[in-house]
Amino acid sequence: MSAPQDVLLKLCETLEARKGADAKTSYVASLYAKGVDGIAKKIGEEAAETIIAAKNDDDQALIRELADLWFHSLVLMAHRGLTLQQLGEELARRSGTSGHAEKAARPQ
Ligand SMILES: N=c1c2ncn([C@@H]3O[C@H](COP(=O)(O)OP(=O)(O)OP(=O)(O)O)[C@@H](O)[C@H]3O)c2ncn1[C@@H]1O[C@H](COP(=O)(O)O)[C@@H](O)[C@H]1O
Repeated sequence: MSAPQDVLLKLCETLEARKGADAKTSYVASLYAKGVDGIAKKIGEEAAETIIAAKNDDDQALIRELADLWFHSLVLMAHRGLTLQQLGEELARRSGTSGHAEKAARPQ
């Protein structure tokens, strides 16, 4: 079984590679073709499905919905030219600070 970070890195490589793919054969390419609005709509749907799953006891169902949510979020990042490196840097910047202090330091 691959380490989670390796799975994420490989998926991000695949998402980059799909930028020139045919929307008829690639789900990711079909999302890119829908643009930010279409991808964001899927993220909204997956977020709602995650909330519903969180209120039930089926852990595997919750994992599946979270995976859908993370996947579509990574598609949005790739579409906008953002990288896992940038996401990691933002989370690392917050590491070790209290969540309340992090919120207070955010640009308004
Ligand atoms: N990880 C995923 C992944 N997770 C979820 N999905 C798709 O996300 C969709 C989830 O949407 P829903 O649950 O709403 O299901 P749906 O009703 O079928 O979706 P819609 O038709 O309404 O969009 C499904 O179509 C899933 O197949 C994914 N599609 C692709 N990947 C990865 O992306 C790679 C590239 O995919 P292609 O671009 O299709 O080659 C794949 O090899 C995988 O590694």
